[in-house]
Order: sequence, then structure tokens, then C-alpha cells
Amino acid sequence: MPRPDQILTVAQMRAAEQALIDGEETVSSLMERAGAGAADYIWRLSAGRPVTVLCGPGNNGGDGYVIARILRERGVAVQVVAPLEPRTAAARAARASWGGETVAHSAGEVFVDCLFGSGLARSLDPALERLLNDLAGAHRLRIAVDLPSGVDADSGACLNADLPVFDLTIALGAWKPAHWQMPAMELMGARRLVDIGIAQVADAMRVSTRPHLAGPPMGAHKYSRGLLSVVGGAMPGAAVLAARAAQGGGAGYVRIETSGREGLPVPPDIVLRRVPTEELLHDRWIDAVLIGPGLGRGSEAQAILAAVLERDIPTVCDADALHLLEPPMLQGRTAALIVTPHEGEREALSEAFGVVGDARIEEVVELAEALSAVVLAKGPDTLIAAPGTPLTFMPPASSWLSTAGTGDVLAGLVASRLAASADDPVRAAEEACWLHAEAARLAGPAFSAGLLAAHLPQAWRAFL
Ligand SMILES: NC(=O)C1=CN([C@@H]2O[C@H](COP(=O)(O)OP(=O)(O)OC[C@H]3O[C@@H](n4cnc5c(N)ncnc54)[C@H](OP(=O)(O)O)[C@@H]3O)[C@@H](O)[C@H]2O)[C@@H](O)CC1
Ligand SMILES: [K+]
Repeated sequence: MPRPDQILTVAQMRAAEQALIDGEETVSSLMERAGAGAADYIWRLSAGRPVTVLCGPGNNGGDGYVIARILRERGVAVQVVAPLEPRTAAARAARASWGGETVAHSAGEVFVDCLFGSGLARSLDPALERLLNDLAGAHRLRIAVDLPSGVDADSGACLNADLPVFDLTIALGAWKPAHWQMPAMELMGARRLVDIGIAQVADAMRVSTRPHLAGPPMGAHKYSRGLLSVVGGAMPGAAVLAARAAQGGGAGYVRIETSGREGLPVPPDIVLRRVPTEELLHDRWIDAVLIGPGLGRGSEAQAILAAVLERDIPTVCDADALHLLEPPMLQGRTAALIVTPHEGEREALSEAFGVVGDARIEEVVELAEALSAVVLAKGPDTLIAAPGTPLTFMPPASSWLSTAGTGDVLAGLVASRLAASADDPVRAAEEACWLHAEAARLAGPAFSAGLLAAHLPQAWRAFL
């Protein structure tokens, strides 16, 4: 059974299509199904308004001719703009069955981009780029079929500087990485998937689907729900914020441990343990540790990080810890490790661990291998990588999360979910992202990190 969450590279997609063609299907029968599925969406959205379809030379253009024919059969006024002749047999056959004339330009209501899909090999030449932008600008509603033209399917890169923004992108057969990666994602508007019978591909990447979270069982107590220690440092406010968020993540017992002497504004429901560095985490009941928010980057912070990692307890490293982490600190560890870098921190980690990839997706995967850890590469297009598991793409969350402290909240949540279920750190990372996104939805717009954490209890309702 095909899964609606699988993400395929162009090579995987071609192989999956070929498997169908080796069976009962032909390129034309797949194109017919893809075009019909896309035409359904376009027909509903156009609601009787005239439609312009821009058709390119490959099979994406072929889809466009199928869409044009089906819409015309349903009584829609359709115009086709075809700057390049069809080059594949299936696209030529689709053009023949469209039969209608083509025009050089058109203006009106609904624009459908079938110029290029997954076969785009280089940037659009200036004349095609201009035509695409002119047509998009001359219509009210813009729909891209499979991918907006000019977008690299595998990396999500935009191969031209000036590309139009769409209201809807209709993915065909399976999601491609670009559907969930910046900067391409920003051009797509809403995303919908048309099933054309592509089978489940082994080891396919996936987009995360909404999890179901269980509340505490009847016999639960604070230790059974998970004990989390947040290790504080030079700037105690960040640890308090992370601990606050961790309480909203479901762990039964959250405390802060610190060897610092700074005054900590700790609320009464967070336990504070002040101990020398060598006594940090000396409690066999601890299920998980968070270190990094507000830790500092000096030699004292480095010594604390080394001591914490040596304890070999399931650990989340964030913020300053990611700048201090070095390969020797992870030697001999067996417990789960999750790192939660933003772009800058990821680059620092890649440098420290000798990871050089061609693109972000490959680098994140390689970093997870190098660290033997779960890498939650956070941003508008968060990725979760772990050795031996399919790369997971998180659906985009509120852009209001781009404010100070929201990373501390996410780190607290990841650690909280890890404390609650240390046997599955990938799931912990994923659940944390979902809670974070839902709290942002409830708290927005223009919330502070503290307000975000305060919305976590209500955010749970979406997952119970
Ligand atoms: N395969 C299947 O079974 C099914 C596929 N389906 C559909 O097919 C799409 C993939 O089709 P595709 O591989 O033909 O690629 P597509 O994006 O249409 O264009 C490639 C053509 O453009 C050319 N070209 C490339 N870049 C260029 C540029 N910058 N400027 C100018 N030319 C450029 C390139 O030739 P080149 O010049 O590189 O030799 C080639 O001729 C996929 O997205 C989906 O919509 C569905 O119908 C379901 C069944
Ligand atoms: K397209």
C-alpha cells in the first residue's frame, strides 16, 4: 500500500514509476491518472473561471495537456501556452489528444504551471523565466503541477532568482524533498498530493504525520512519567525557560541542577539542586538530561559538558553545548543522544565532526551518522535524522516561532519527551516538534517564548 507520507527523490520516483510501467501501466496511463487528479483540484478551485495552462517539453507538460483536455470536457474555457514542443512520446500523445490550438500569451483568472516538474535540469533561460512570471502575474489564482517550475526537486533549491509564488502545488505520485524544504517550500502555497499508484518504497524519507500522545496511565507517579535534569550554567534564565517547557512536555519531574553560584529566579514548582560539577546527575532515577541553554562557552562550561556526557544518560544537547561538543566527549557512550542545532549550530557541529555534504539534507544525514545521534536540524523546514532510520521532514510551523527563546522551549520539550520514553529518541524529537508547533498556533501571533511554553498544556489536547 502506498503511504501518503513518503518522500521520494527524483531517482526513487523514476524507479517506482518504472516498476509500474514494467507491470500493467504505461507512461501515458500514469500521465492520464496524474492529470485527472490534478484537474479535479483545478476544476474545483477554478469554479467555472477560465484557465490558462503553461505546458513545457517533458512529461510535466504532458500532464498539462491532459489537464487542459479534461477541463475543456467539463465545460471550462481553457487556453494552452506552449513555448516548447513536446519531446517525449507520452507528452506528444497528450498534446495530440488535447488537439486544441496553443497561444503565445494569455491573461485571466486561473494559471496552471506545467512548464517543468522533476526533470528540470538547469535554470530557466531568461525568456522562459519572463514568460512564467508574466503569466503568473496576469492571473488571480496560481497553481503549480508537481512542482513550481524552476525548483530543484531533490534539494529544494530555486534555480532562478525570480520565480512566482503559487497558491497551491499539486504533487504527483509522491512528495519530493522540495515540497518540504526551503526555499522552494515558500513558493508553493498549500500542498496537496495526487495518488497515481506509486508503491511504498523501502527506506523512503517521510513527512511526519500528527502523532497520538497518551496521557499518564492511572497508576502513574512523578518518577514513572520521567525525571528530567536540566543542567544550568552561566545564564540561568534559559535553563529555567527550558525547564518550564519540559514541564509542559509531559515529564513527571523536572529539576534544574547547577554548579554555578548565580542567583536563579526559579519558580516554586521547579526543583533546584546546587552541587559541585563532580556531583551533577548523581541520582540513578534520572531518565534524561538537557544541557546547553544558557550554559556558556568557556572552559568551565566545557568541563561541565564533558562530565555530563560521561555519565552516559539519555541526553539532549542544545545551544552552547553544540559549540563545545567534540568527538572525544562521545567516546564510549551508549545512551541516546539528541542534538537540536539551528543552521549556525549545525555548521559548527559539522566542522567539529568533519562532516562535509553537498546540500543540507545530505549534511544532516551524515552528521547523524558521525555523532551516532538523532539530529533535529531546526528551522522553517526542520529535519530529523538518525542512523538507520528514514529521514523525517517536519511540516512547517508558525513563522512567529522566529523569536528568541523558542529554541530553549523546543529543547525542553525534546528532553521531556525523551525522559518519558528514552527507548525511542526519534519519536521523542518528533513529538516535541508537534507540541511546539501546536503551542505556537495557539499562542500566536507575536508571542514570547514564555507565552509559547504557557500554551503547552492546551497544545496537548490536539494529540490525546
Ligand atoms: N515519468 C512518468 O511516468 C510520469 C511523470 N509525470 C510527470 O512528469 C514529470 C517529469 O517529467 P520529465 O522527466 O519529462 O521532466 P519535465 O520536468 O517535464 O521536463 C524535462 C524536459 O525539459 C528539458 N529541460 C530541463 N530543464 C530545462 C530548462 N531549464 N530549460 C529548457 N528545457 C529543460 C529536458 O530536456 P533536456 O534539455 O534536459 O535534455 C526535458 O525535455 C513529473 O514532474 C510529472 O509532472 C506524471 O505524468 C506521471 C507519470
Ligand atoms: K510545474
